[in-house]
Amino acid sequence: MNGDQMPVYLDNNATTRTDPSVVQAMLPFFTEQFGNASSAHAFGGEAAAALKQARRSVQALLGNAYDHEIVFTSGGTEANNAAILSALATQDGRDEIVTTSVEHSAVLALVEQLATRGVKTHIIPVDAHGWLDVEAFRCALGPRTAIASIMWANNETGTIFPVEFLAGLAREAGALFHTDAVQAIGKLRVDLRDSAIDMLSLSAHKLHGPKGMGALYLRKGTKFRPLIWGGSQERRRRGGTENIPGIVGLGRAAELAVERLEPERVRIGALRDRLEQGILHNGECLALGDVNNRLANTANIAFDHLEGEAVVHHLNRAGIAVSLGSACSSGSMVPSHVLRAMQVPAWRMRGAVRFSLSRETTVAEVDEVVCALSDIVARLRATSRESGAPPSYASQSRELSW
Ligand SMILES: Cc1ncc(COP(=O)(O)O)c(C=O)c1O
Ligand code: FES
Repeated sequence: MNGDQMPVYLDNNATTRTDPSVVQAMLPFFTEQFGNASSAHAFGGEAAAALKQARRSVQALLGNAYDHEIVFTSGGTEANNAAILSALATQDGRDEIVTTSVEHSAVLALVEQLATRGVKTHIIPVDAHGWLDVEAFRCALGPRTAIASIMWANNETGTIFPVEFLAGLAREAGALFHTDAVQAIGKLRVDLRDSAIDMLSLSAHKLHGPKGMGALYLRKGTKFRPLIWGGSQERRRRGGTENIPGIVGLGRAAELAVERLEPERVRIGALRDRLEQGILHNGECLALGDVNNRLANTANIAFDHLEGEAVVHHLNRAGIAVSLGSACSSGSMVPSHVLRAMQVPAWRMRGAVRFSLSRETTVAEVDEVVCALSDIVARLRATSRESGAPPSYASQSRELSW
């Protein structure tokens, strides 16, 4: 990091900073109010009351769902697993899954695993903008479909899928509809009251809440088979003593999201556009995904002839945190399955970097990133040209002379 400069965090699709007021709300539940919500004494009563309050806050975030429609989980991954496995176990005579090629690994890895056990899976492709092939989705639905699981917004490109419409198609086919809304919740207004969505996954750490905490929305009347068997917590839908501090943290994060979503969406969108235009202004780069239909906080930019890894590395040295494609696959050097599904050519994919903003991002930070990046990109390009060698991470990650 440069001297006394404050770090800039633009990797909010990987995780967000826990809001200080969320931390404050959680703290007493580690100390004085440490009770088990199932206990009959006063300590238990306090925990049970906090649990109820947090559930109400999550309901409000989903457009006033009913309280028994929310099942607290250990995060988005567990909620996705619970939804899909439950549908396969409860939908009599239906044993097929429909999903997309750009889901998070929290869906795709499970679906791949199920495929090895003989479950028929239909993986719907996307086009070059990341837009779903709706006709292929419609055709894949049939009398054997147990569940369609389609993400609301993509973590790498921010592309938004028309889940309400797709849920309607699934319902017509008699299948359950689940959406991984981990990236959408807190960024898009969601109202499930008149929707055909049967199940929805959310994760607290993507909306300034704690990690290891999430929820599954389960429409009233939807048959459910638990993933985690144990005690009678969560109306017997998720065994195990409730993580009261985490649940309280999610509840507070949900309240903040409801308050701040609308004004922040506009402000963040303007900042993202300022960032993107500032970067694109230097030329030889391209914004990936459907730029007219994406989350307001996300920009995925491919730098021609550069290694994304090198750009991320040099930005990190300048105190700026961004990521290469998805945080899940960065480090593994495996090309992003999302960009591959969008048929982004391999040479372009190598230069892709994801910038994701949050309500904490400021104009000064965005301007600092644009400035640092134009320097880094110019120097990396000059180095590549001098060496005449094809770009590689090894050559581009060396010290740049400043
Ligand atoms: C779209 C999407 N789904 C699921 C997850 C997993 O959520 P969690 O980290 O809470 O398990 C993530 C985050 O990594 C995500 O971006
Ligand atoms: S964006 Fe999730 S850990 Fe990957």
